[in-house]
Amino acid sequence: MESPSSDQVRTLLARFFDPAQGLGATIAGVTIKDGRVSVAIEINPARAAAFEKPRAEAEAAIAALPGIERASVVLTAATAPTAAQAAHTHAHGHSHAPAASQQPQLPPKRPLEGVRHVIAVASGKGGVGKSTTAANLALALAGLGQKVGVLDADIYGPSQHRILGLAGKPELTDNKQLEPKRAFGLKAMTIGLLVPEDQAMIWRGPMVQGALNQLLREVAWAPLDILVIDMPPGTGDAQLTISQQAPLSGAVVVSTPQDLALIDATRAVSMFKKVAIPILGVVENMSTYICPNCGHEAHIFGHGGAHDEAMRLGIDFLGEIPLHADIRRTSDEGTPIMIEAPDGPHAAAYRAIAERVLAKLEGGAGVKAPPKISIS
Ligand SMILES: Nc1ncnc2c1ncn2[C@@H]1O[C@H](COP(=O)(O)OP(=O)(O)OP(=O)(O)O)[C@@H](O)[C@H]1O
Repeated sequence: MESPSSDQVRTLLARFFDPAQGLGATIAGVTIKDGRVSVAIEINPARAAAFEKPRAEAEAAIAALPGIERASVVLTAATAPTAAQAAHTHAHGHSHAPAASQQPQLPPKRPLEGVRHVIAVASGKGGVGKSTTAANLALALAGLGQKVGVLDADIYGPSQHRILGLAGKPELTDNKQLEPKRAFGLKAMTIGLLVPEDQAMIWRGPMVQGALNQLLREVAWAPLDILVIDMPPGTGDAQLTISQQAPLSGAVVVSTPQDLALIDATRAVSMFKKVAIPILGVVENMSTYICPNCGHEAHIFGHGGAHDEAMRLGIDFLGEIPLHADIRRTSDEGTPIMIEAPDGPHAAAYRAIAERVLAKLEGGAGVKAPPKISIS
C-alpha cells in the first residue's frame, strides 16, 4: 500500500499543533520511508509538558493512516525563536529568545531517575576506537560490580549493536518505555536497532536532538549505577545536545597518539569545559602496536602523545590501550575482548581505566584527590 505524502501528514499534524493557537510549535521535519513516519516538532521547551498530549495524539493519528506501519513524533527544543516566541517580546522591549549565542535552547537538565551516574565517552574525530573503548569500559565497570548501561548516541554511525552483538527490535515495557537489550550483563540501546541506517543519515538537527532525547529518557534504564554514552565523534550540534541534555557526571575523551587526533581531542576537551562538564580523563587508544605473532611492540602512531597532551591541559590520563588484532576482531565480531579474554593483558588495561573512572565518580567526578601532605 502506498504511504501518505508528507503534505498529508503535515495537514494532519496541523490539527494537533495549530500555529494559529500561538503556542509556538513548528513542524520541523517529516520523513516518510518504508511505511515509517518520523516527525520532529519544535517547541518552546518551557511548555514541553503541555505538548505531550498533542504529541501522543498526533502519533496515534499518523500511525492509523493507511500504509503506515509505525509513527514517531518527537518534541525538540526550538533552535531559534519561533514566530510565536518572537512575538512574545516583553513590553519593555526585550525578548527571552536566545541572545547572540547560536546554541540551541534546550530543556533544563533533569536527572535520569534511577541512574546514579551518566558518563560520556567522546572523541574529537571518528575512527579512534571510541565505541570499542566505551563497550569495554562499560564491561570493565560491570566487572567491578556496577550495574551498567550503554547508550549508543552515535546517530549517524551507530556501532554498539555490532560490538555488543545486539539484534532484534526492542520491546515496549508496560509503561510504554523501550526495554533495553541485554548484552553480557549490560543494558544497551542503540539507534542502530531502531531505524534503518540510511534513514538516520538524512535526519536534520532537530530530529537528531529528538531521537537522542528519546534514547535518554524513553528507555527503561533504571536501576543503573552508570550509564555510558557512546557519543558521536566530533564536537558538533549532536555532541552539544547530549552534553546539555544529559545529566553527565563527567566525560572520558579517547584519542590516538597522532598529532591530528590530539588536536581534535583537545577540541572535545574544550567543548566539555565550555558546558561545565568535568573531564574524567583521557584514554590513549592504539598506543602501541603489538604483533599478534611475535608480541613485538612498535609505536606506529607515536606513543604517549595523549598522555603528554592530557598533562598539558591539566587533565588526568586514565590509561592506554594497545593496537592489537584481537581487540579489533573481538569488537567487530560482537564479543568484546573484556568477555573473550577477561584474564588477558588488554582486559587488565581496560579494568585499570575503569577503576580510575569509578574512583573519580565515587569521589566526586572531576575532582582531583587532594595532594597528600607528608610530614617528616
Ligand atoms: N585498540 C584497538 N586495537 C585494534 N583495533 C581497534 C582498537 N580500538 C578500536 N579498534 C578498531 O578500530 C575500528 C574503529 O573503532 P571504533 O568503531 O571503536 O571507533 P570509533 O572511534 O567509535 O569510530 P566512529 O567514530 O567511526 O564510530 C574498529 O574496527 C575497531 O575494532
